[in-house]
Amino acid sequence: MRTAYRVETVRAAERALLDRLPEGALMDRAAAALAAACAGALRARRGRLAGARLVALVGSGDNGGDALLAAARLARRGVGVTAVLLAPDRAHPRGLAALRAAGGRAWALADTAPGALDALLGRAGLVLDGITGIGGRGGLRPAAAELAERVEAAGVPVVAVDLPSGVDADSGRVEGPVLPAALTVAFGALKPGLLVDPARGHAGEVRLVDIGLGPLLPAEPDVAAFTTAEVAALLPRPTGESDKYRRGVLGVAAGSPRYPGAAVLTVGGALRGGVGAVRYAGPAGDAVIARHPETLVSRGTPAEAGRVQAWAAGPGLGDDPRRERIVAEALAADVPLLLDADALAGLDPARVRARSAPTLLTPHAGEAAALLGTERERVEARRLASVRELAERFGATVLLKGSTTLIADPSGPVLVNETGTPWLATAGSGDVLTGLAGGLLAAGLAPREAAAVGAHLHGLAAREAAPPPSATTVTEALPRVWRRLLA
Ligand SMILES: NC(=O)C1=CN([C@@H]2O[C@H](COP(=O)(O)OP(=O)(O)OC[C@H]3O[C@@H](n4cnc5c(N)ncnc54)[C@H](O)[C@@H]3O)[C@@H](O)[C@H]2O)[C@@H](O)CC1
Ligand SMILES: Nc1ncnc2c1ncn2[C@@H]1O[C@H](COP(=O)(O)OP(=O)(O)O)[C@@H](O)[C@H]1O
Ligand SMILES: [K+]
Repeated sequence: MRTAYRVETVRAAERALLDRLPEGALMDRAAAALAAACAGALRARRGRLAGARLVALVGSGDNGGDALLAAARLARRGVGVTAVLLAPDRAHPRGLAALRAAGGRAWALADTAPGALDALLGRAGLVLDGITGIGGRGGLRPAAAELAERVEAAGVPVVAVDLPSGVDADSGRVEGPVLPAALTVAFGALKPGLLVDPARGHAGEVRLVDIGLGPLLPAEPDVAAFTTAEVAALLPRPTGESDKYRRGVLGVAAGSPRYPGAAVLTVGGALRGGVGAVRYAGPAGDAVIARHPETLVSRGTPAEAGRVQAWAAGPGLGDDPRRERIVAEALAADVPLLLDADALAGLDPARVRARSAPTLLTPHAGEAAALLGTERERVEARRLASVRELAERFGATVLLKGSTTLIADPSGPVLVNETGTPWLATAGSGDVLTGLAGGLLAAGLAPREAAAVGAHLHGLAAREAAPPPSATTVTEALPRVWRRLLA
């Protein structure tokens, strides 16, 4: 598991560690790792360190202290270092002294003419962003925001200290300008904002540095991500005792005369979800059979279909007059249920909470906003809070789709999928995910695992499908992903 912890938790662990270490030792560990990362980036650009130029942006907290101490180490190795101090009287005293002793220069931002700053940035091979870390509050203040904009305009690669300045560590929210990084060197633990958009999109490559915090962090993180090896271990595998019913049968209620393709895509995903069979119930049976002849099709509604181990309902139901009946029957079934797309419209939390078997909801941001009675933009700006709120309100597992896919249960860590790609923003790819995660539910995975494994495989398949992928080629790539993971 990759794990991330909230600021409050990181700070508590840091306090416990600080008590056990000599003064300054923790920051020195952080600065040593940061200097090594910067040295690597500078060498990659110009082959050698001596003569390279680095500009360190230094805020008034310990994030700036890390930047100064790392810059001092680089100055000792022949790098030409200039620190730009946002608040000279509050710059980290030991860091500033170390930089000066190593021959580095320190400029007060307020005393630096814009032209001189631009010239400095124009000569720099790298910028070290130590404006704010986990102590940053709200959007960057005006002087810091203007500095961030100038650095971005100069086009110099940025290494962020702990977090890109301007992002909210706990929520991944971004208000106003941010200094985007090519590399973020995070200390001790990832923070949720490094895994969740929009903040994640500004962090570049994220490198976690061990400063000894691990044993002092609680066992349960706030946000976690399955690795591919963990996903592989969760994949359902048939055994000698298996038959098609024991492997799990998924019922699919999707598609309508207007949207038969949604039925085809959902069944296509389901057939790659590790099930023994897929039962399709609805009006698009002919289209389904034409593409997937192994499907058991019927024209009725869920209550009229045969026995299944799970239902997936919603994609492409459109304005089918039977939509409400289909959703009501799926909700009444005593098996795990995935609801997506048109099955989410007007969904009553009480009906979901009253179910005897688990429920998995898979909204995109627009559907999540409708369920929460808010705007899509608000959901996209606060993904973590939104997915947690939905899970709590519905007493269900919720997978929130989009640039970062998140999975929440009413309690416990939120799972984030790290395999996603914007190439998935293509019509029908959500239908494939519904079938895939539904199939994993029918095969016996708990909703949280079915959702996380489904999203992981879906992202890998999109990366594997010939660019640009379509929902169909994502489906076709899934067996190759399974094969690699089962090997
Ligand atoms: N606490 C520890 O033991 C360790 C902390 N480390 C570093 O310390 C950082 C946290 O340090 P601090 O708690 O001092 O906090 P920060 O340095 O992240 O930020 C606090 C400072 O930034 C200013 N600030 C806050 N919001 C701002 C905004 N929106 N615009 C402009 N300025 C703003 C504040 O006035 C304050 O002086 C971590 O991110 C990490 O880099 C590391 O050295 C590892 C060890
Ligand atoms: N910008 C993006 N980056 C990564 N994945 C995305 C992005 N936009 C959409 N996706 C993914 O694409 C899929 C789209 O699903 P959905 O919105 O239901 O579309 P549709 O209804 O057309 O199938 C989801 O898996 C979602 O997470
Ligand atoms: K920073």
